Amino acid sequence: MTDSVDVLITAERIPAYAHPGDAGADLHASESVLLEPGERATVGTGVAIALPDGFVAFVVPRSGLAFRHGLTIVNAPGTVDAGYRGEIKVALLNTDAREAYRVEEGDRIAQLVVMPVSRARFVEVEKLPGSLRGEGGFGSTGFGANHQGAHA
Ligand SMILES: O=c1ccn([C@H]2C[C@H](O)[C@@H](COP(=O)(O)OP(=O)(O)OP(=O)(O)O)O2)c(=O)[nH]1
Ligand SMILES: [Mg+2]
Repeated sequence: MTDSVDVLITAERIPAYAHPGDAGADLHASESVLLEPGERATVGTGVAIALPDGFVAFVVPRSGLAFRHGLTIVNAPGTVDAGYRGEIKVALLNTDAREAYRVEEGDRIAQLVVMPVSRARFVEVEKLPGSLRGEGGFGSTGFGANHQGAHA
């Protein structure tokens, strides 16, 4: 790892990176919750942080829980603002149509990715500068192996 940033924290369990080089530090559930098929619940982590100005933390799903159990985060990526001092919570959603999923206290339910972030100065203009993409979006380049756009 090249860079690190100090993040002040109060926590029942301090989030930890599983390996050197990992982008996400795992967040643990501070409570047990049963999620029925299709149900969502906001789950506590017992973690509160003070990010330095110019940083953001994203609460993102763990892929193992997603692949194996269909467990995701409704608002992924959840945005933790630098000024937020409350408990970080995870809005879990059980997307599985048949199986309930039980979160036990202490389980690693999500991961926290800390990143530098720019604040935009929104500069209002009459007309935006042109670009190759222009207004094309929402599948404008097609979905097959070949590029189907106007600039192919
Ligand atoms: O997954 C999340 C997302 C957000 N938050 C906390 C930190 C964040 O700083 C605050 C507000 O989040 P956001 O701005 O996404 O929600 P909002 O609906 O816009 O609320 P607000 O009006 O308080 O900004 O809630 C979490 O604990 N977990
Ligand atoms: Mg907000």
